[in-house]
Formats: sequence, structure tokens, C-alpha cells
Amino acid sequence: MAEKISVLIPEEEVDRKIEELGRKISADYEGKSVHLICVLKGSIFFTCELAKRITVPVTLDFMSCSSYGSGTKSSGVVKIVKDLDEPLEGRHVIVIEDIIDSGRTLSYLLEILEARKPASLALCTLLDKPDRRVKQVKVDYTGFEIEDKFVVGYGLDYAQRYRNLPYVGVVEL
Ligand SMILES: O=P(O)(O)OC[C@H]1O[C@H](OP(=O)(O)OP(=O)(O)O)[C@H](O)[C@@H]1O
Ligand code: HPA
Ligand SMILES: [Mg+2]
Repeated sequence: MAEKISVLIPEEEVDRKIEELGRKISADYEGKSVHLICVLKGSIFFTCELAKRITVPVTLDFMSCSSYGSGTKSSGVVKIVKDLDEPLEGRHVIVIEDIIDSGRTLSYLLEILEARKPASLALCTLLDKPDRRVKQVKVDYTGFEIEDKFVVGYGLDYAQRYRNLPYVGVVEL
């Protein structure tokens, strides 16, 4: 069944914000290299677009975590489905997320990654939904703060659909 999707953040606004984040990160890491961790599947589109806007040397790795299954509520249990290919020791790592909602995924992930002794560890998210936080996480770069609505598009899914929408939309459930 197709849900009704309304536009929350139009494509041009998302593009502009990603450009701005890319400029900020490039300035903050001047003279260094950054190692971007894309948290699959949701952050795939954001990671690709952001990486293109960063002007310092970039390397990429991928990790897959899952807690939402096919619904709109977190199961509360975060699973690592695929781990990173490379060690983090001595690297300037930036974890890239599409959204921080309850904060469970990120707080779990950051603890695991911190133990791998990166030179630095930062967090960049396209969307932040602070009203739903149950685990506090310190976010270094945020695209947009949004209200408590289930969003899709730009990598975000509802039952695995709508990830490819070029804008951020709200599902009318
Ligand atoms: O702050 P939280 O409440 O933990 O929610 C945020 C996480 O949930 C989503 O991933 P999901 O587990 O649905 O996997 P997906 O990226 O493959 O869709 C999203 O991409 C974030 O990683
Ligand atoms: O609002 C959301 N939409 C899609 N996936 C999500 N995972 C956490 N929050 C969301
Ligand atoms: Mg999801």
C-alpha cells in the first residue's frame, strides 16, 4: 500500500545544508584526513553527497546496524549486521548518520568505536529529532532539527521503501 508523503525539507534545502556542512568539516579538519563511517543503510545518500563536498582527503568505511525492523518504532535492541573493514586507531573518524531519534543506535555505536582508539571521533547527522531522545549523544554537526514525526527520503525508510526520495518527507500514517 502506498502512503501519502508530504514534503518536509525540499531537495534544494537539503543540498544547500550538505554543502554548508561540507565546508564546515573541511575547515575544522584543515591539514588532516577524515575517515567517514557510513551507518548503513540510512546514511548512504547523505554520506555520498557530504563526502563530495569535503575538500580534505577522505576515506570511507561502512557499518550496518539495525533496530527499527519494518515499523516506525525502535525495537530497543541494536544489532551490528556488518562491521567495519578497517581499524580506526590513530584516524580522525566522523560517524555519518541520517537521523538521531531515540539515540540508542548512536550511543551503542560510539561506545564500540571509541574503544578502537581513533585519534578523534565526531558525529555528523542530517536530521536530529531531540524530542524522542532516551539516550543522550553529543552531536558535532547537525543538518536540521525536526519535530517528532516519522520521516522518510534521503536514505530514510518506512518498511524499506522511500529511501530514494530526493527530499525529506513525512509519512501520513
Ligand atoms: O536514534 P535511534 O532511535 O536509534 O534511530 C536512528 C537510527 O535508526 C535508523 O536505522 P535503522 O535501524 O532503521 O536501520 P536502516 O538505517 O537500515 O534503516 C536510522 O538510520 C538511524 O541509524
Ligand atoms: O523518523 C524516522 N524515519 C525513518 N527511520 C527512522 N529511524 C529512526 N527514526 C526514523
Ligand atoms: Mg530504518
